[in-house]
Amino acid sequence: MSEVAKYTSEQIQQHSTREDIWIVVHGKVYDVAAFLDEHPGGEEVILEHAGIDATEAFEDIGHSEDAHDLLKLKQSR
Ligand code: HEM
Repeated sequence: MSEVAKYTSEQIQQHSTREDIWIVVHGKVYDVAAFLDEHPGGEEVILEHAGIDATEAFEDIGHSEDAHDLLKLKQSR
């Protein structure tokens, strides 16, 4: 069973405010509330993907290997 199957998309969508924000990247759910301020690409793009699957956006902007490593280090839910 993939990680994301632990949650329904409805449950993930509940977490879509700046104080309580989850995003899905590559089948994993990340709680990114604390990361909003730290994201080098700004908070706006993260907020736009609040509570949804951001995999395509994450890959489309061409994040560096460092960014991919950072994502892997992040604890998923
Ligand atoms: C938890 C997920 C994410 C992590 C860990 C992350 C990490 C990073 C890092 C480390 C950078 C600095 C540049 C680089 O190393 O590539 C960056 C830049 C950026 N990110 Fe993210 N990011 C995440 C999610 C997203 C999402 C969902 C978007 C939506 C489009 C996004 C859009 C951008 C943009 C536009 C930049 C600026 C690129 C530039 O200045 O060239 N990121 N991100």
